[in-house]
Amino acid sequence: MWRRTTSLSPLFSSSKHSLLNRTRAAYGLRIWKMFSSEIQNVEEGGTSPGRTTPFITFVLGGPGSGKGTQCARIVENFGFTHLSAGDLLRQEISSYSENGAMIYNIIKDGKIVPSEVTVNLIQKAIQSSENDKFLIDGFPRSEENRLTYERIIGAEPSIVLFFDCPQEEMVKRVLNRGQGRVDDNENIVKERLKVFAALSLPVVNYYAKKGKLYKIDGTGTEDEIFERVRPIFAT
Ligand SMILES: Nc1ncnc2c1ncn2[C@@H]1O[C@H](COP(=O)(O)OP(=O)(O)O)[C@@H](O)[C@H]1O
Ligand SMILES: Nc1ccn([C@@H]2O[C@H](COP(=O)(O)OP(=O)(O)O)[C@@H](O)[C@H]2O)c(=O)n1
Ligand SMILES: [Mg+2]
Repeated sequence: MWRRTTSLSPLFSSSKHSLLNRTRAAYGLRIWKMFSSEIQNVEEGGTSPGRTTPFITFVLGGPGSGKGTQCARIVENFGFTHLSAGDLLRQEISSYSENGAMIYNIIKDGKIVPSEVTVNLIQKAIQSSENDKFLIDGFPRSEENRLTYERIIGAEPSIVLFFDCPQEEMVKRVLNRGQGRVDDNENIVKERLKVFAALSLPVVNYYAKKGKLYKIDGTGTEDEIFERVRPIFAT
């Protein structure tokens, strides 16, 4: 049911072109048209001419599964723009925006922020980027997140990565993260793991059924994990 990096589909493994180009070719202008018309509605000024079909990768996995770490490696090696939903929400808190206090209260309890708030932040970040390759990390974290993204932005992700990691390992990593995050403590990590199992795993299953999911073993060193990720993006 899962796609694995070791068993890329023949369509993907036989071509000399990168997955990025192959997927763009497969989805072609259809997605970009949907995507750009949504952006036009919001900007009222249209999209910049000459932009190509965006390649959107959702990056899923429990807290501490290594999403952010591997996204940094993908950015370095393949030129993606990394949009972490959690970072975008934390920026709202630290900039004392209108929704900052509400977001803080939800994050500190390990719950999920109302989808429209998160999707609007993602949409703004995509619009303000010149890039056409995005890693959207920690999103969608629920079916409601996913449906709201589809309603507001409209474009399907090209592929979805899922870092699969045992709970004990995720807990250990989160408690050693050392970034001073309000939600990186034993009680809240337990709550986040529950939220992940109840609300996020259904999203993982949804993309598995659609044939878009790459399940990656999230154990081992950062280098070992990246060598599992690399073939997904490399030529
Ligand atoms: N393979 C790994 N082995 C050990 N520690 C790791 C590994 N990958 C990431 N980490 C560390 O674990 C913590 C959580 O990683 P992070 O990338 O922030 O995960 P996520 O974004 O999924 O919550 C960070 O402190 C990171 O440096
Ligand atoms: N799509 C999202 C992503 C994050 N969040 C909130 O932000 C918190 C931190 O998300 P994160 O992606 O930075 O967390 P990690 O998985 O990286 O540990 C989550 O526990 C949620 O409270 C959310 O509500 N909706
Ligand atoms: Mg993260």
